[in-house]
Amino acid sequence: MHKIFESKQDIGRYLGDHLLNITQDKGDVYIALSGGSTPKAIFELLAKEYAKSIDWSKIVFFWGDERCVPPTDSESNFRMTREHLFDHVDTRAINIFRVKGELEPEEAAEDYIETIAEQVPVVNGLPQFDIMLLGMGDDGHTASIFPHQIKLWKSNNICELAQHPDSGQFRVTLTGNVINNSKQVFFLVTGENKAEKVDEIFNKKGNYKQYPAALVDSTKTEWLLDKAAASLLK
Ligand SMILES: O=C(O)[C@H](O)[C@@H](O)[C@H](O)[C@H](O)COP(=O)(O)O
Repeated sequence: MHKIFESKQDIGRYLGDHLLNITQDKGDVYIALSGGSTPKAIFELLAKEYAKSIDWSKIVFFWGDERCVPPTDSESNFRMTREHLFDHVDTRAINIFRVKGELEPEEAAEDYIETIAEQVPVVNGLPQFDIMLLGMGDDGHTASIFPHQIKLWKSNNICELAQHPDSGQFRVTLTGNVINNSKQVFFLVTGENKAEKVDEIFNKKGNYKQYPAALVDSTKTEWLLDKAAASLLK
């Protein structure tokens, strides 16, 4: 299922309303955030328009993937989230579980696996996030599972250590079993450069089988698109 929005801000409002409802309905809400640049404007909207209405202390924050860099690095998804969201809303610091990118990559992955296993409720034998936010690269990757390492999707581990295909940068990423065990997945995809992959995945054409983003369980996924990303859909 997909929805098409005028702007990232409208995507932010849609997500904000969902977070407002779910935090009113249940106890702690376990969320895995996406990284990259798309979430910035969405997190800013949440900070600006939902800081007071959402009980942020009820949300337990994780990331679907993280670059193996210190939390102060400009590449850090944690830093991006802190700057655009956490610094502006009343989260509970003890409810923020970042990948320790300052560790050696293997250690960071092991530490994050242990943290998720300790903190996230288990359903169907796997950690279950209430909400999974995902982005999609213009190569069809999601989280940090890239086409050249698509085999990582099927790993039995909670996380795997991946590498960016161009820079070789190490990243810790959730794997397909955990992503597809989420209660609700939202793909946040905007921009003209994503339109071709969106069209291929939605219409099961071209090389869609090579795209990790195409492996996300569509029965629990809503694609939140802007008009540019949806421009090739009929
Ligand atoms: O760590 C990351 O980079 C992300 O988690 C990654 O999966 C991202 O969502 C896509 O690459 C889209 O990135 P943009 O939003 O920058 O296009």
